[in-house]
Amino acid sequence: MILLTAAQTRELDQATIEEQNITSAELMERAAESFVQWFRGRYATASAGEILVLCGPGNNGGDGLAAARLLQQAHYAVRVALLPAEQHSADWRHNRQRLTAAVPVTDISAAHLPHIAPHTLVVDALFGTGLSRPLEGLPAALVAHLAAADARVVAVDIPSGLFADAPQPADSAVVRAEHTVSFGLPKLAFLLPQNAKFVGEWHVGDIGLSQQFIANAASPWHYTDAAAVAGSLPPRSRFSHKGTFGHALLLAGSRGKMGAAVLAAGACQRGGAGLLTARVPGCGYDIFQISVPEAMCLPDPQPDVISELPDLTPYQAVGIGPGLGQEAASLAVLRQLLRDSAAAPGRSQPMPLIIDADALNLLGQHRELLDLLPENTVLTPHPKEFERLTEPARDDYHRLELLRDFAQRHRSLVVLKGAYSCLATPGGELHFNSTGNPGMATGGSGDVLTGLLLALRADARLLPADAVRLGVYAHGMAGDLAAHETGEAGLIAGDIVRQLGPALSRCSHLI
Ligand SMILES: NC(=O)C1=CN([C@@H]2O[C@H](COP(=O)(O)OP(=O)(O)OC[C@H]3O[C@@H](n4cnc5c(N)ncnc54)[C@H](O)[C@@H]3O)[C@@H](O)[C@H]2O)[C@@H](O)CC1
Ligand SMILES: Nc1ncnc2c1ncn2[C@@H]1O[C@H](COP(=O)(O)OP(=O)(O)O)[C@@H](O)[C@H]1O
Ligand SMILES: [K+]
Repeated sequence: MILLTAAQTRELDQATIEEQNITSAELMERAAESFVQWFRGRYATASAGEILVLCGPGNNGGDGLAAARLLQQAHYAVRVALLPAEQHSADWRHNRQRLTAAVPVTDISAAHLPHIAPHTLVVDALFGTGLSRPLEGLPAALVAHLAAADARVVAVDIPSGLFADAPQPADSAVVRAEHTVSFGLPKLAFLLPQNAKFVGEWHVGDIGLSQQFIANAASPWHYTDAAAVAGSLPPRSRFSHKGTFGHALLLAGSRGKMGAAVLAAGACQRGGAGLLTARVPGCGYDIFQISVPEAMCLPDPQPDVISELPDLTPYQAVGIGPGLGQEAASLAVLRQLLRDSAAAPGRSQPMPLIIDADALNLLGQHRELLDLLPENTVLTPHPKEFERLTEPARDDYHRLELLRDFAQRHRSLVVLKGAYSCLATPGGELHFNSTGNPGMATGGSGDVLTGLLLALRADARLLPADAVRLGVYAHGMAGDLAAHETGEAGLIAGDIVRQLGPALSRCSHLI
């Protein structure tokens, strides 16, 4: 699924109106119906209390007026408060006229801010994607009044004051919603941590927007949903054998951090690798062999860290980093790996690499190594690791710019991990992941992702970016399946490993 700018969203509305030969008021009615359908599913009339709908002067306010009418018809107690304006949109005026006297309407002024009792349900229909500058004056005072009242806010389309696709000044007035009910497509702003306190939980209703416009729209932003990964894991042929799916090499672990190697190896096996060999420090040999009997093991001559790179000839992909440590000997291994991978003997393509955790930290300390990264190398930093590779970001939008720029400059596939993990491709696309949950914020979850990506990159049937997008999606889905069983607090990384099989199986059945 693609994500659009605010300007493209307006074009999409217009394209829908023309394509379907409907009026803009009819489209607004669909939006209001979709909002009210969600609202009715969430709040029973008996317990909702009197609902206050705050309406601005544009089409977002028009949505609010139409929603107020529909909520009243659905037997909710509703009142409306209008922000004063010199001009109103045509569809606003249309819906103002359709509002019957059964819904009380008041005008808002600085002297008459609406009374809001604590916990009142408030529908925020002040401003939507037409916001052209940060809120100030009366709208900003109203937002502060709303926050002070401790109301439960449901925002229509987007919390008022929040830009859909760009940062705003740090302390500008933005409504803090518990829920945001949007239309057609999610907005980029919903996916960024800095906006979570405004957006709350978000939902997207289908209002029949032009699929043709969406399919042809140009945007660097994508949202990886089930449809985006459908078909990217080909079925196994009846006559396949273990060589068909590639032989992966994992370099992971150090004294005290063998768990990272075990988790990554387990994930690589569950991810479908034909064969897996792990290079672990000498001290990890027994631990590894007992914990992952399916994998082969090449213990390093050093007891505590990995100090020598094995011959890469037998392998189709290499993963390095989980639990590696940052010793000089391991830095030398990383440097050798980058050199050998770029020009692997007898290969037309460079060796597929997955670089994570301490291997990323080593790259951050020795940035000259970034020039050695083979094309389509996968890097999986969390925000702190990414900062070590680049620079501190001013805000989440700036971080996305840095991410996009980094992936393009180094022709790499970079997964910035977290909620809505974002994959940046060498071509400049950003793919936000839809699966996963806060239960995955637990030590070892990232090691599991590395192992899974290693398996998928070793599988020559998958294109590099498709493999990573699928891996990130399936990892999040496995986390969701695990959380279903254990709850979020009780989830541990090994639970994600165990759910990778079911998650991949679901992905391969998607069409
Ligand atoms: N047919 C359509 O176009 C549809 C539009 N929809 C709704 O329409 C919304 C967009 O409507 P509009 O484009 O009218 O825009 P808005 O309703 O977001 O706001 C536009 C109005 O606010 C004023 N304004 C902008 N920034 C301001 C600020 N900082 N301080 C004070 N005033 C400010 C503008 O001058 C204009 O009068 C969407 O978010 C969605 O809720 C939905 O009904 C779906 C269909
Ligand atoms: N709130 C969240 N929602 C979705 N996924 C999350 C969330 N928190 C963490 N994750 C996922 O869990 C993994 C954590 O990786 P990482 O930070 O490297 O942890 P570790 O180093 O402990 O393994 C990432 O894939 C990340 O996307
Ligand atoms: K709004």
